[in-house]
Amino acid sequence: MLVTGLEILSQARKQGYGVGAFNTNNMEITQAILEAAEAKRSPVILALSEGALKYGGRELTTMVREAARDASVPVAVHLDHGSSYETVLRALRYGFTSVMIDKSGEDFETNVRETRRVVEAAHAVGVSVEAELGRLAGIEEHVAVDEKDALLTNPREAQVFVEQTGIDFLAVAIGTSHGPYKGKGKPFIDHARLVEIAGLLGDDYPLVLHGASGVPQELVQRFRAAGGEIGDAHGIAPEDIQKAIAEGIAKINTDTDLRLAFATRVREVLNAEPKVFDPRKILGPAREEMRKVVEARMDLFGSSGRA
Ligand SMILES: O=C(CO)COP(=O)(O)O
Ligand SMILES: O=C[C@H](O)COP(=O)(O)O
Ligand SMILES: [Zn+2]
Ligand SMILES: [Zn+2]
Repeated sequence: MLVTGLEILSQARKQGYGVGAFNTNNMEITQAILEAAEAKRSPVILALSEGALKYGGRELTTMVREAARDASVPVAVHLDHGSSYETVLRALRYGFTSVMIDKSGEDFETNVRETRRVVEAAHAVGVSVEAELGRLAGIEEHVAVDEKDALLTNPREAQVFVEQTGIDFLAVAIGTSHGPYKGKGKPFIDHARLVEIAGLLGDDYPLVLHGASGVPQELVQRFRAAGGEIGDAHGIAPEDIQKAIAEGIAKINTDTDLRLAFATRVREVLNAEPKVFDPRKILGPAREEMRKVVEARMDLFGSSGRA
């Protein structure tokens, strides 16, 4: 069933578990996510970036929304990193139930002003809003304190930002970053900062963690073994994810892990079966591989069995 982002996340925050927001770009990814959610009886968020809207167009958004509506578990259809008011309006017209406006690259006042405008439009039609404060930069342990302060979310600013904009959930920068390279070795996650932000915003306020993929080493190795090229890839440790959930994170964004599972399995199938050219025999196994990744994430986040 199609629900708002806030319906899913306020319950998650209150009950102390996390819900995955998984990026989708096509039918197989969408099915992998929803099949996992049904199998695990978990609420889930289907995230579409501007890149996804450009790639898949109206056909993609229609398919995703219909699939979400037909699901037997709560599903929100969410705009990921919307960069403008215009994109948000497009998402509202497409029937999204949650939107993100990301003006974190602008100065604080501009971020507040632009985010506020989106909140007015989205709330008028009952759609939840996420915005971001701080820079999503991979942080290593040895980075100096003032350098960290310049990049990561300032707790006091976070409080003012939420009050002035009226957003429903806030994406925080605490050391994670997008993609498969999240800092050498173990990425530094600023748990103390997260605790402070959550303390100021209150026990019920849902926070969002971007760049949260685990980048499973087993998949990285299989990708390489199948001829893929990837550097020193690292993700966020499962312990850090669970700790962050206990500290106030309710929405956990994952894209890289799905891309890695997809590309690995496609490579393996094509390598093992040079005679195959039926798209279903190539993409079907990739869908299975992604489903397993999503199911493992749902268990890790504690959302399994909550729907
Ligand atoms: O934050 C994300 C999407 O908004 C995805 O993060 P990953 O690159 O870690 O999967
Ligand atoms: O945060 C970014 C997501 O991984 C989506 O990436 P994309 O903009 O390439 O679709
Ligand atoms: Zn390494
Ligand atoms: Zn993101």
